[in-house]
Formats: sequence, C-alpha cells, structure tokens
Amino acid sequence: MPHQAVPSVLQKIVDTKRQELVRAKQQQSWHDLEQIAATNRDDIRDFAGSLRKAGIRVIAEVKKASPSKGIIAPNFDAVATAVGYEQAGAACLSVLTDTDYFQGSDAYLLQVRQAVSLPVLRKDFMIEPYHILQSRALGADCILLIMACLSDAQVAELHELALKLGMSVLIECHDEIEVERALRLPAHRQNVYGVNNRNLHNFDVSLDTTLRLKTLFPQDSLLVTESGIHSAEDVKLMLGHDIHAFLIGEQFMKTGDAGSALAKLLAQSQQSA
Ligand SMILES: O=C(O)c1ccccc1NCC(=O)[C@H](O)[C@H](O)COP(=O)(O)O
Repeated sequence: MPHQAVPSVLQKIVDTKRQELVRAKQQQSWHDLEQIAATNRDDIRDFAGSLRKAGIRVIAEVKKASPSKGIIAPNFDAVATAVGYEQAGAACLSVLTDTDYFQGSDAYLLQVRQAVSLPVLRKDFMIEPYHILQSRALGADCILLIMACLSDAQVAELHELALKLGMSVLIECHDEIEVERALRLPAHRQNVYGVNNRNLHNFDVSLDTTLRLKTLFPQDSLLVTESGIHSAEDVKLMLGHDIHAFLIGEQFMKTGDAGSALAKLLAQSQQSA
C-alpha cells in the first residue's frame, strides 16, 4: 500500500479483491492464464496509439453502477452499449469488470471485445500480477493501475508485466504525490496517465484537479482526464488546456442510449472547438 491514507472505499474494494484472488486462483492457475494469453498474443489493439490520434478522443465507459451513484443504467446491455459507442465515434472503450461495487463482469469484457474493433480497457482494481495476466487472457488491450491503492514496488511490477504482455497501461493519479510517483515509472509509449477528478475520500468531483495536476507532467505525456465530464463546456475547458483525451461513463450511461449521448457530446464539443 502507498504511504498516504488510502480512501476507505478503496480500502474496502482492495480487501474484496484479495478475497476474489484466492477463489480465482483456485479456478484458473497462472499456467492456464499463460496458455490463453499466448493464444491471444497477436490479437492486441493499440489503446495508447488510438488516444494519440488527432481530435477529441473519448474512452467511453460501459458502466452499470458505481459506489457513488448506485445503479446508473437499469436496462444495462454491455454489448449494445459498446456497439453504440463504436458507431458514435469512441476512440477506445472501458469495461468495468468489478462485480461487487460496479455490477460489472469479466464476461462483459469478453463479449464487448468480440463485438467491437476498438481497443478495450479492463477497468478494475488490479493489485497482483495475476490480475494483469488474467486481463490479457480476457482480451484486454489496456489495464488500469490506481496509484492510490498500490505501493511503488507493486506498481512497478504490474507495469512491467503489462508492457511485457503488449498492453497499454492507464496510470491513474489523484494528487501531486501520486503524479510524482507515477512519473518515476519507466517512460514508455504505451503509458497513458489518467487524472481522476473524483476525490475517493468523499466522491466530490472537481475538474480543477486535472487542470492543477496537468502542469506536473512532461509536455509530451499522453494525459486523460477521468470522471465528472458532463457537457460540451467541460470538454471545451479541457481542450483549452491542451487535454484531448477523456474517460466518460455516467453522463452517457444514465441516458439509456449511451451511443447517442456520445455522438451528441462530440458534435457539440466540435462546434467552434
Ligand atoms: O464512479 C465511482 O463512484 C467510483 C468510486 C470509487 C472508485 C472509482 C470510481 N469510479 C471509477 C472511475 O474512474 C469512473 O468510472 C470513470 O472515471 C468515469 O467517470 P464518470 O464519467 O464520472 O462515470
């Protein structure tokens, strides 16, 4: 664990992950995962590369529920949502696989990855190398590393393994200390740095977090602003600060037609952007 106080929700989720790992390892050994990942080896999509392309790049999130909002999408359909996002112009997808807190599922990741041609992030709380290999075996093109729930040694180990498996890595930060720690990881073109605008201690969301922390990253860093993007004004604010990549879930999912909501946001954001 890192030296700072870990937000209680995160601590709870990480404790659950430890229990899940015990069961998962009984069902599928490291060797099993290695074999599946080996058959998937050539089937990997360039997540970071897609975000580097010109224009507004949205990682559209397939998200049924969350600890802060409860159920967001009562008529949730992971595959229909993903296909809608792809048709609407998403750059990449994010699929929540955590069951207890987000009502996600590994099955959604497998199904979505097959139904679209976009690169897909496995959005979960990764704490052990097993999670990284498991993600690749499920078809993930990118994994998430949350600095707030990992020590420097853990993050270095998970980062190295993800890159070895050919995946991109979304390295998520919430404050200055986490950015400083994240930037000590080896530089790599598959590194994507996320600034999460959601304070995990109280769930408050402030886009100022991204604007404040952005100045700490080297200029050529691939930066994604995460959480709390609700409008074209929010997108334009970020574009004005040279941030072109966005991770957005709730705003789309709560409408019941996530793809159309993404198309609308892109169209409105491109007006005089
Ligand atoms: O969304 C939550 O309530 C949450 C609570 C605790 C840990 C993580 C949480 N969210 C994960 C995310 O990072 C968001 O799903 C993602 O950035 C999209 O955010 P939004 O557009 O606000 O749904």
